Amino acid sequence: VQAVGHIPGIRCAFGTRSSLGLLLPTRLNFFFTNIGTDYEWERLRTDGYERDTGIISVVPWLHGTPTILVSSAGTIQQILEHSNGFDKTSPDDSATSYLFGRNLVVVQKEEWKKHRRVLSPAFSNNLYSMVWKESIRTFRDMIEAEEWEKQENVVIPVLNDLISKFTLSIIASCAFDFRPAWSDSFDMTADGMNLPSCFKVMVRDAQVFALTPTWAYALPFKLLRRVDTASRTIFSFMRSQISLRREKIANEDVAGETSQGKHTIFNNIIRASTDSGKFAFGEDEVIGNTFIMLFAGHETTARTLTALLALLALYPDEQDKVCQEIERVLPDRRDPDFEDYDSFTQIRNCIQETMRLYPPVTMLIREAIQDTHLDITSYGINGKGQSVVIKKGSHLIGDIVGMHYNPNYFPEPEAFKPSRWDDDTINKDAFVGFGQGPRACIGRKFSLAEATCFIIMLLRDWRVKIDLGKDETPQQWQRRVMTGTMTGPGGLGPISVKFSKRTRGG
Ligand code: HEM
Repeated sequence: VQAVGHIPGIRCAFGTRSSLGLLLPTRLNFFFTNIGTDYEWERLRTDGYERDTGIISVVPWLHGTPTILVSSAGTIQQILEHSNGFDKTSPDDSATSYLFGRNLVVVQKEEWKKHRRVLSPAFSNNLYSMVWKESIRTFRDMIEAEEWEKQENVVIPVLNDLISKFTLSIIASCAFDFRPAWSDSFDMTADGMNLPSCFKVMVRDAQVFALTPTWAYALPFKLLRRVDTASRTIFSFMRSQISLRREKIANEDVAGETSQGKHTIFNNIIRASTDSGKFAFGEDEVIGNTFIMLFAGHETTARTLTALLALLALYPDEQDKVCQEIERVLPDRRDPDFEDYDSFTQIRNCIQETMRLYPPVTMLIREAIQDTHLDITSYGINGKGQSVVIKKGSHLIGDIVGMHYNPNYFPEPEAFKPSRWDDDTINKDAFVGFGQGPRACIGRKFSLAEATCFIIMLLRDWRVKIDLGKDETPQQWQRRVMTGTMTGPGGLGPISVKFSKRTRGG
């Protein structure tokens, strides 16, 4: 309790990231074992949030690390900006670095600077323009392969799968120059599982994947075996792509061609492995970063697009506004250019509002790397601002769900209201869907360009609808199908939709 500055909160047997605790049910009779992976959502749906303080502690008495959960904008900002006091938790405890290798998302301090320096030159307007073009090309390929043009109505039984395949294609082509035809379905992978289904396992069990420490993979649990098999298949796919790219770069160099100057994500990763000096990547880092770009670069965008289409189907007035914007910016119904991106403010508001309601990443996890003062000013314990000392080694979790549903920041937090983002008085810092501070998302613009372009291409020609259950209201459907929690298929769906061909103004 002292380690978390005596901040009041929950006392249970296991800590928030204790895998022993997560393997047990959250409650055994009246015995509170651990808070569980869906704590934020459950709390929100049952008691409402701890809005008076915006901060609580979770202190385990049997196993785990004392942790504080923060859902106050001012306090989260301090944690995310204060890189001398708080950093990511040790990469040695991370399943991504155990299964695949050290990568930009998990590394700390100087090591992080090296990874960021290698990768960030690739995130430029050249890349976003390529994302835009590839989104149009892949969309057309999809329409043709799925034979949508011949139909007036298209039923998609599991929208989540269609969108994940789309976003995986985009990251594969834009980051890795790997362009399978839509009809190929990435079937070329080993071990009887194709790439999208392996990623599906990793996504469905993302919380396990993120929270399980390395040693636990030796335990005889089916769930961990499944994650292990999926990760091995992805691993062999990446290995083959890496050796192909190495050959290509070597041949281009021999032929005196110019890929050296070409900052693409994959080129930068591979080139760092042939460099010497302090910015060189080891093999472990090549694999780790290849994986994290494939994984973080597609699933988060897929979740956002899936939720957005479901919300636009549930709120037809909002869908109308998006269609009107598309007609206004593209009166001749031409394909959009990347230069048009800034004109689609309605679509961007819709994306932001979707990410507020269904944030693909729900926790921003940090560790106190030394005893550090934390000012709890925004609400303050007992209504007063106050400073507490967080002891070295304690964990801090920026609780994105708690922030995004806090009515002090977002009035009527459960409502889908894209227009709130036009209001200049809103506290925009309370939106942390892409993180904040030096470790904020490097792929933000990548995913916004991709999602915007996909929505324009789709809603220019199609209207999206969902089938409600018998006597079900749209809000009841939303609560039933879009729980947001990590259990089930990632808290969204499976979502079944119907696309109907649009006439102009329809
Ligand atoms: C809607 C889509 C996306 C969401 C919601 C999202 C969310 C986030 C969040 C919340 C963080 C900060 C994590 C933290 O502070 O602990 C982050 C970091 C990161 N994201 Fe994204 N992301 C998205 C798309 C992408 C894409 C498309 C890529 C790559 C192409 C990507 C790559 C990364 C990387 C590498 C980091 C670590 C950055 C660093 O630590 O320097 N993300 N993302």
